Amino acid sequence: MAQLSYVSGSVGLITLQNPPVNVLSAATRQGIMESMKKALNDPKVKSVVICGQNGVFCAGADIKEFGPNISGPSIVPLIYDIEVANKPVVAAIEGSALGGGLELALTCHYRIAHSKTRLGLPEVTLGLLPGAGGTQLLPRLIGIPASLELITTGRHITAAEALQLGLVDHVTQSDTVDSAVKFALSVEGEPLDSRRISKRPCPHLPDLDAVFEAVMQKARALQYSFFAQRAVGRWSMPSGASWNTSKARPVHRAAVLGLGTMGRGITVALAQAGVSVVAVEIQEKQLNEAREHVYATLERGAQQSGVSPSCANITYSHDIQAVADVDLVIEAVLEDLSLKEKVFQQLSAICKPGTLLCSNTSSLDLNCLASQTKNPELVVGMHFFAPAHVMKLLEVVYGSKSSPEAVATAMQLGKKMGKISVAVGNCRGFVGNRMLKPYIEQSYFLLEEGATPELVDKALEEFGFPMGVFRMSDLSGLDVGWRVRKEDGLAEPVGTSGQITRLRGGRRYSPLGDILCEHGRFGQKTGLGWYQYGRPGGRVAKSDPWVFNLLEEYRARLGLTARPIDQQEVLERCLYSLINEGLCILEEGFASSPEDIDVIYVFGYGWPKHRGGPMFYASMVGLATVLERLDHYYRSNPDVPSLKPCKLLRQLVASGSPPVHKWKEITKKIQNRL
Ligand SMILES: CCCCCCC/C=C/C(=O)SCCNC(=O)CCNC(=O)[C@H](O)C(C)(C)COP(=O)(O)OP(=O)(O)OC[C@H]1O[C@@H](n2cnc3c(N)ncnc32)[C@H](O)[C@@H]1OP(=O)(O)O
Repeated sequence: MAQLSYVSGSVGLITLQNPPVNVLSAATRQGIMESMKKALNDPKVKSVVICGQNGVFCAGADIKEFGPNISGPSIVPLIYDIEVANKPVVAAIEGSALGGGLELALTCHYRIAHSKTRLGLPEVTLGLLPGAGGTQLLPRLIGIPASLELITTGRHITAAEALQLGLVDHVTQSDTVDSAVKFALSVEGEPLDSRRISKRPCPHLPDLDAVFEAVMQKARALQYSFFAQRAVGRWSMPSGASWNTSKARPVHRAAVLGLGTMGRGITVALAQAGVSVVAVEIQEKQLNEAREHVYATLERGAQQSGVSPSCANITYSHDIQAVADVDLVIEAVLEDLSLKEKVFQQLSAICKPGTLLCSNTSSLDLNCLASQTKNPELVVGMHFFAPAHVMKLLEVVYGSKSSPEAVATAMQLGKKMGKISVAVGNCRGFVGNRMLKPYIEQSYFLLEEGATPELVDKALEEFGFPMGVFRMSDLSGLDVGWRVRKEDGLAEPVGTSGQITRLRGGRRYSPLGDILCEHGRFGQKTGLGWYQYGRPGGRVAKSDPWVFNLLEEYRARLGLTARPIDQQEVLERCLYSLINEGLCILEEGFASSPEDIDVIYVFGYGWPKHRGGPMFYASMVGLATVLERLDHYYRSNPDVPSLKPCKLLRQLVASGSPPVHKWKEITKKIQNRL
């Protein structure tokens, strides 16, 4: 389980041999202990290298051994013996160094890592603490704030980040063991005291309380998020109807209409939930492609979870009449109002009485669709997020005539599909996309004023979003928003006159996104967007000098002078305008609670979970601060209405900024007055 060999004359090489990931089983611990003893007692050995077999250092303690009767040597004295060794011990880390594996590396005097290694202390994800020295050694090596973050999140980090933090001494792209052996030879005979991490003083931080408070805030945000996920199930509508007064109908058979990307994902999610599906697509070619795609996705999913695929539940048809006897239809045709209206007329005529008619629209007015049917009370929105079989969020949208029973049925079906469903009102963009609008708008204004896509994205990614706004737009396709802006009469071609106007209907408007689209830059799908991707469909974003030139020319034409913009301003303008829109939504009653908004943002829009969601974050920052900053930005940008603090924000601040769970009382008062 651990083998000692001799290399380069004086190096004792201890190789952990417990495939596949060299966990520290009793036999492995015994093996390390005996090999260390042998190496330290052998006068020919002047240094030791510890590595793992098959390109993996060590995935930590053997989780299967956890229990009341752990046998074999304890890990703590074992790692102590390594640290006090009087010959340099070098860890040659590749693959993974996790949990006890990283703790083993921390007791070595030097750490050499391959560039592709992942390191971390994931014990928290198993309900444990890094009990083999991690909590003591890591802060002494990389400081308290970074250690707290790694220990409390269990996050795996790359070798590059480990090097930056000082967790490893050197990163190599070549053979790790060779590099470690060479390194060991170079430090033979050198004093080791300074290399023993446990002997170092624990760093003193003047603001230790603030550091711990920040960690506690994260914990509070995660706990809030836990309860918020459950709270959204207790939905209510402005009419007073709610989850506990409305009964869902059973849905045994559902239809999906339109088998593009969304329709396919919804079909997969329904089949996986055990619902029998009629999948309808009028174009024969698209139908065949969809059938293969759905089959492959279900097969892959079944393999991963070790269950049999649910393909037998699905029948395919190119005839809309096939939906005649289903309990519920989810329409997922192109996002075009007149097309969807026609589809709803047809559905209303074809479906058996009582069939629920749902639309997967992300932006169109649900009431317009409902008005095309005989029974508008049976129409609701089921707004899935791509890929629909993966993304957890579902917005269930009620229109002015949707019945509580219809909402209850869609919510229940969402739950059955494993979604976190949130009931929201029918406003433009519903909750999620409506709040995205001012966020994206601000990011464009920041570019006009001197920022770059890189600067804006960096600020947002460091805040915790998996992708900044520009990388996200490139991924989802810039043409989608362009089409909507054209329909709204906002996007006007710049034309040969070169005339650019920044006002539309009295509000500031940035045509930058439209200009990119006019150049055929739709994002990843065309290989060019705010970044360049090498080829259509490419995924790796690289800075594009074309965009920098465009921004410079654009500013020059409009007489705008670029000024330095810092990350704080990016965050305040993008996030506070989004928060303000969320508060407007609450004020207008399109979301019934701040938890609804937070869950939508965490599960549908990549808002970092440890920051709770936009509403929770606002209360953490301080509502008075958010108000003051919005007031400040609105004063200098009076033509940007999304920066004007909404009534609810002012009211909340005037009421002493109560915690999120108390906002409802104030929201209700404002709604009653409206
Ligand atoms: C006895 C007293 C000791 C006290 C020590 C106290 C402090 C230490 C605590 C710990 O170390 S807790 C463990 C911390 N480590 C982890 O949580 C790592 C878990 N593993 C992974 O994240 C991944 O497996 C990996 C290492 C990143 C590799 O991923 P990959 O996708 O390549 O392979 P997998 O399919 O996930 O794993 C292969 C195989 O190995 C089994 N396995 C992985 N890790 C462990 C483990 N720590 N203990 C036991 N078994 C492990 C995994 O189940 C797979 O097995 P099979 O399913 O194929 O049988």
